[in-house]
Order: sequence, then C-alpha cells, then structure tokens
Amino acid sequence: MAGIIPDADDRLCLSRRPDHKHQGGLWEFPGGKVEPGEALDHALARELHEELGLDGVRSIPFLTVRHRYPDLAVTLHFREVTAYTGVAHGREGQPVEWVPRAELSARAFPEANRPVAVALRLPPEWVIPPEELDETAVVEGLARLDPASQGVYLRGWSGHPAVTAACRARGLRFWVRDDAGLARREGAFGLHLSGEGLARAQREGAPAFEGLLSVACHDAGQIDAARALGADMATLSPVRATPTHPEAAPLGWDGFDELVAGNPLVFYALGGVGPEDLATARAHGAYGVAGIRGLWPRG
Ligand SMILES: Nc1nc2c([nH]c(=O)n2[C@@H]2O[C@H](COP(=O)(O)OP(=O)(O)OP(=O)(O)O)[C@@H](O)[C@H]2O)c(=O)[nH]1
Repeated sequence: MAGIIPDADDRLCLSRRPDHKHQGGLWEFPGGKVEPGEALDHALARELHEELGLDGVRSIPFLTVRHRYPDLAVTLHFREVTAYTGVAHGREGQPVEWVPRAELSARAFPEANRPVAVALRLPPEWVIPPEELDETAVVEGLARLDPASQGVYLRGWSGHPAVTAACRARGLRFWVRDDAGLARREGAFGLHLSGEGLARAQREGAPAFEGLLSVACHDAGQIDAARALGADMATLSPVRATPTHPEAAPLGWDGFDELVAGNPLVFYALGGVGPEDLATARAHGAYGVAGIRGLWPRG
C-alpha cells in the first residue's frame, strides 16, 4: 500500500527505503502494510501519519501491482492522495524528497514500480474517435476533450493531418496505429499495435519508436507477446459485449482481472465501458478505460 502524494507544484513525494529492508536503498512511494480487516484508504492515512506526519489523508485507487521478486511476492495498492494537511517529513529518519514528475525516471525504484512510473504519464481515459464521422466532426469533438484526463487513439484517423493538428492544438496526447514512421513524423505520444501490427512486430522485431509502445490484447498470448516486445501499456478487450466486435466473447471484469494479474504493463479496459466504469476498472487491475461510444463527446 503506497501513496502518490502531489504538492501544489505537482511534485511527488518520495522516500528512501532503509538499507536493511527489502529493496533497501531504493526510492519508494511512502506507505506500508495494510492491517487485517483494514480499509485501504484508512491504512494509507494511518501509514502516512506514522511515516510522514501527514493528517487528514484522503485517497482514491491509482493502480494495483502484483509482482514477484525472487524472494517475495507483493500485491501493492498504489493510491492517489487527493487531500492532506501537514508538512511531510521523515518521522522514521528516512530521507524524503519532492520530485517533479519529469525527473522521476532518474530515480532508482523497486522493479514493481515500473508500471506506476508509466501510468503517471498517462491519462485515465483513452478516447477512440468514431470512424463513421466525417473529419470536421472529429476535429470538433477533439476540441471538446480534456487533455489532463483524456488521450486519443487515432485508430482509423492516423494518417489525417487535420486530425493530428487538432490533437496538437488542444494539447492532447495521441497514439498512432501500427505505423512507427508516421508516429515519429507526427510526434505522437504513443504507437498502438493492432493485431496485425503485433503479428508484424513478432516477425520483424519491435518497431523503432521512442514514445510509448502500446498493444491491443485479447488473451494471455498477446499479453505475453506485448511484454516480450517491451510494451509499456496495453488495451485488453472486450470487457463487455460491444457492437465493434460482435463475435468476440466478453471477458467480464473477473476474466479481465485474471489476465492482467502479475503483468508489468499498464492496462486499459476496452469494450462497452465508459468513464463511469473507471473505479470498477481500477478495482480489477486496470489503470484506465478506453472506448469509442462510451467516451466520445456527445453532439
Ligand atoms: N511502500 C512501498 N513499498 C514498495 C514500493 N515498491 C515496492 O516494490 N515495494 C515493496 O512492497 C513491500 C511492502 O512494503 P511496505 O512499505 O508495506 O513494508 P516494509 O517492507 O517497509 O516493512 P514494514 O511493514 O516493516 O515497514 C516491500 O517488499 C517493498 O519492497 C513502493 O513504492 N512503496
């Protein structure tokens, strides 16, 4: 159980694990063990009081990571702290620092934290513009998205300069489908591999792209392939029945949870879900929700 604690300048609070402890000497998000029967929000408030002297800590789920170290299997509930009072200081003598998000990658974290570092760069909602709209309607819809909480996968709109220009103008992070060259030229935040793109990458090797690599997954084999390619994130679908793929059997939330467990990728739940499912998705191992109909702004 660990807290992602922002300050007013959006720096995050890190502390250094004592040398003698598991993963000693590495930086961590402050936290500790949940007591039997204790609610997660309560456990975090208690730990952050004991370790940092913070009071009134309120938090929401961010990401659950299940990781197997050679000597220990851990389930870590990372939570985003939304309110607190007090000034953080290491009450147990541990070094505590506030670090700008852009500088997090320079810190040495325990291996289990890798997906957290990725998720901290990602919006919780991943919006796919409908393909049946015309370009003007797509451009108009993009202007109504919120760049802080929404990113865009240009599924059928990847090669359209007016659409990428609209993403840039609005400050939206956007993902291009399959074409690494196009993603580089357009300055895309991410490259998303469809089933076809994944099969090609398996034959020819990982695409040459510096940004985030994402893969469309539907089963354990594709998740393994995504991991082997060094992907950062994946969509996993369909959670529910969806008109986009009427033939595919829905995973359901339990099926989703079973497939993502223990995988060091950041997952988006896709298929018949919308923003109202975010809390459920997070309770089942996802970081975000992705979709067409459920997320595109209504006219
Ligand atoms: N708090 C915290 N623990 C982490 C992070 N990443 C990570 O792999 N861990 C691991 O999660 C496990 C639980 O850590 P913990 O803080 O609850 O407990 P601890 O080992 O410090 O023991 P304690 O209960 O005596 O304080 C440890 O094995 C720790 O190495 C992180 O960012 N924050």
